[in-house]
Amino acid sequence: MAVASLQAGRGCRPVLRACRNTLVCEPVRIQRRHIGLKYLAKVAAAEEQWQERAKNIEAGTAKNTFDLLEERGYIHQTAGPSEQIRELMRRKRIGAYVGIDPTAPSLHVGHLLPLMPLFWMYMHGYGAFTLIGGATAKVGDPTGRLSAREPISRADMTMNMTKVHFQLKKLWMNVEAQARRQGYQKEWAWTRGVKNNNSWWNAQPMLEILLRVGKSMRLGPMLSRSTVKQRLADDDGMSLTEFIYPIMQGWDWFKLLESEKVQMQIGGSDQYGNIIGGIRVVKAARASEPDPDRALPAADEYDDPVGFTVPLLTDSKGAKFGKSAGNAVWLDPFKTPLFDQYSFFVGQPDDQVEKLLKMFTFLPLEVIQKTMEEHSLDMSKRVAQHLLALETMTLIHGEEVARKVQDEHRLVFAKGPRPSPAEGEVVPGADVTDYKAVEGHPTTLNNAPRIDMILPESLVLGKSIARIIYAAGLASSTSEGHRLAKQQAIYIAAAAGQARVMHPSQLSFNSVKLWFPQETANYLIDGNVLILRKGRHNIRIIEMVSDEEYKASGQTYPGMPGTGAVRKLNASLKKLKAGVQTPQQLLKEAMAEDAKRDAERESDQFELTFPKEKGRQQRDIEAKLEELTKPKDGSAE
Ligand SMILES: Nc1ncnc2c1ncn2[C@@H]1O[C@H](COP(=O)(O)OP(=O)(O)OP(=O)(O)O)[C@@H](O)[C@H]1O
Ligand SMILES: N[C@@H](Cc1ccc(O)cc1)C(=O)O
Repeated sequence: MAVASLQAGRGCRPVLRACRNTLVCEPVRIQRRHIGLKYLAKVAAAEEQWQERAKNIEAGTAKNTFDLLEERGYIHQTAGPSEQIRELMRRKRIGAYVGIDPTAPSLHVGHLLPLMPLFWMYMHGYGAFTLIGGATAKVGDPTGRLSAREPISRADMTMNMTKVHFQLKKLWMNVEAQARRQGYQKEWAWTRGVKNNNSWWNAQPMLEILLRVGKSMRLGPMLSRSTVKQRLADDDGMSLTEFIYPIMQGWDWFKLLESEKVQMQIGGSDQYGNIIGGIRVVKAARASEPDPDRALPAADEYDDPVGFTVPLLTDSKGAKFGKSAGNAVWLDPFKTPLFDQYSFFVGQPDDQVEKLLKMFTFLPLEVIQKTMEEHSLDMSKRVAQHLLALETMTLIHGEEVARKVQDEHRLVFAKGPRPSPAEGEVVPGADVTDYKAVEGHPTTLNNAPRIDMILPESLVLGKSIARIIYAAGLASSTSEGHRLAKQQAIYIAAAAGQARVMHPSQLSFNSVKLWFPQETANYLIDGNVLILRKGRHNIRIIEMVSDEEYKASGQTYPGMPGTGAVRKLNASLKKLKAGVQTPQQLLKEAMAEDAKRDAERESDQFELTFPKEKGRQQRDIEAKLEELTKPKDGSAE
């Protein structure tokens, strides 16, 4: 067969069908491009390998990934008979997805629960996708809610999406590291991705969905959902948009099935109804494809969409950890300090820790069992909890940060449990949020500087773009900012009206030019958010606040008038003389300040270079201290 001439145009992707063992064109919506023989050979080899694996599972010499997920406690309820899902996972290299609505600026620990089985599936060769619900978040999932969600401004939504996008990227990067650590060899066919449903919803004619799925969606089952019944009984009722939210979620699934063969959806147990509803939507959409070239008929039950829910992670009172309940443990260290995140895991009760080790870590079950044996010898040492905390923090923030927090924790608790701090007391270790790149190491997503910041209106609207670039930490000086702008090496997200798709990978970015200060205002999203980018991942989300608000925040930015080194030095010396701070504290502060400035001097692609010599402020302070502490008679100590 002249496979080399096959084109992967709209509606054709060559795939070896598992059950029939023939090369067929599966309809997908991808760019027209030539498919080389090499690519086809790789597809065929991957499929052959999968079938080999399927045989081994059948013969009992390899493990079915469904069993692994069950053993680790991820399967709460299945949508579809569990035997069918098990068999499907044996036969086909299906794709799976977890969707998260960016209704907050960070993921939280509860989100890790449905993500963990997805990560495991990736490590076993399945397609794994995390979906940011940029469009669905605008409607708001009504599941389990007594009232509609508060609308989110466009600026907040953009910020949330950008932050969640980078958190997911970071998680995926750490999953790769964990897979390597656990001895999994990455293969060509492993597929993963971060998607945003904005990309189809912003271009989706309503009529198409109404015609394709609206007709088959029966009102009876939709009205019988407990959330709907409850809300309809209430005075406020329920809006049409909220009512059709499950259809939106189902349509997402269909889009992912079309493009990525995503046959499985995973969610928390509150998502069961949406997953069941989604199966109906996918089937209806598939059955109503008007273009015969793209039709995806279900050949047998192994082509049907399936799903499962994970148990809910609850607090000691049984409430779901999440945004709405207000008890979330955020993954963003600026919302929940790293120390507190670590403490959250260390604080888990003894009777839960084994279960949590299985669910939140990639440690083999034998290692968990051994740890539990050691733990039971002296529970007060909390061996299992510390392992849980270290492993989870490694997944979230990378090994280096995780070890650093563990050390801080040990240090603080070395003398017994920490007493509750008095009001205003600064507790060592409790503010371990400001993790930065370490000397000699490149900056990665795990230690990249904080991406969101505030800057005052007088700067954003009144000063040159070069100064804004410097203030945002994307250049080491205004003149470097000027040079970068001249070279068009800095990008700015397009503002309302210009950007149709608000998604980090699809935000419409223009290169910054040396424009007049008043032109910057054209790029403000919702009148107060500016997004700048240098290189591919080095992003700053800048919220413009009034000058008063900025002053009240106590923050400063590079290049801020009146924050020069001499002024700071004098202020420090004043504190020293007044006995408010010790020389050691001042020196530590100065070193931190220098390190911070160094970390801001990033090059294009997360490549930071660290000067070996001491920073200017540190040198100045040291010189002054030496002068002040020098014995007056000149004798040596
Ligand atoms: N505590 C939790 N335990 C298990 N899964 C969770 C938990 N919190 C969220 N999830 C799951 O994560 C996915 C995304 O959840 P979502 O974005 O709705 O977060 P949320 O914090 O539950 O939001 P909200 O409280 O506003 O409903 C869903 O599948 C949801 O069920
Ligand atoms: N409805 C889900 C999020 C989600 C959004 C879109 C999807 O396609 C899937 C899931 C929740 O609120 O938790």
